[in-house]
Amino acid sequence: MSSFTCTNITKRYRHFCLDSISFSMESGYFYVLAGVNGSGKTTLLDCISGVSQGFSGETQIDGISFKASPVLYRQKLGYISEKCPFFMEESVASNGLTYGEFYPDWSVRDYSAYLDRLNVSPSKRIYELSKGEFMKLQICFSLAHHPDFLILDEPLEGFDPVFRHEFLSLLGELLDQDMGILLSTHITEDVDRLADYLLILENGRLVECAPRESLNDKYKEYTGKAAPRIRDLLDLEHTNGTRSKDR
Ligand SMILES: Nc1ncnc2c1ncn2[C@@H]1O[C@H](COP(=O)(O)OP(=O)(O)OP(=O)(O)O)[C@@H](O)[C@H]1O
Repeated sequence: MSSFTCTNITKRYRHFCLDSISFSMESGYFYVLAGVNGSGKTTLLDCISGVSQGFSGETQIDGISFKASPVLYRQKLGYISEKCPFFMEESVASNGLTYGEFYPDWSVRDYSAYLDRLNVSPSKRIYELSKGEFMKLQICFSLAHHPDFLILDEPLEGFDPVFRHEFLSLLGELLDQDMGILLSTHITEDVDRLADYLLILENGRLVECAPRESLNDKYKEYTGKAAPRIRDLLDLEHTNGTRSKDR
């Protein structure tokens, strides 16, 4: 089992502050990060994945700190986002070979198998990929280096409904293999039944971080209704400013 912790992650932009975010995750569980546009999901994921460096606070995986050992830290996680750097003019296959060298557990055989499974052509150049194919390529790349945690920023947007279904069953397999998954999304319906833990960001603050079941109970307490969807929980946070600010 692996564990991830982040403590007091703070990042300031001119008009926005990600405000001292702390939470922890364990491998084998599915964490869903939800929040309205501009609430800070990408900013948070960029910080904890080691893409963004100008932040304060601490992130660790199994005691390995990003700030002290960035290379080791990055080897333990896979990050899937719109911004991940690949050589645009190079093919999917050659990007894998180039970047794979940075990961001791990289397997070219697994990379090929995942590309095949997710139907991504190894010979296409990166700039030739659609948005959905680019996300799929990153999933293949990340899984081929066997991370302990997989972090995905809005992956569902680029996927058609058929692949979304297949993607969610792949996530189920990874959870069974004891990988920890943190996924941000607007398309909450797809992950409603799967989320073990729910994190809700509101204007740069983490207003919820709790097992999904306990939020069900809390929602029932506030509204009298049972079994909310994530969308309902988001609406509840968003419309109930007093309760959020009290935290
Ligand atoms: N490079 C930047 N410079 C200045 N402000 C930024 C920068 N990147 C993000 N922001 C601001 O930080 C805030 C949070 O943005 P972020 O992209 O993290 O939100 P989000 O929850 O991921 O939004 P969305 O759901 O629309 O993708 C926004 O107000 C945005 O304008």
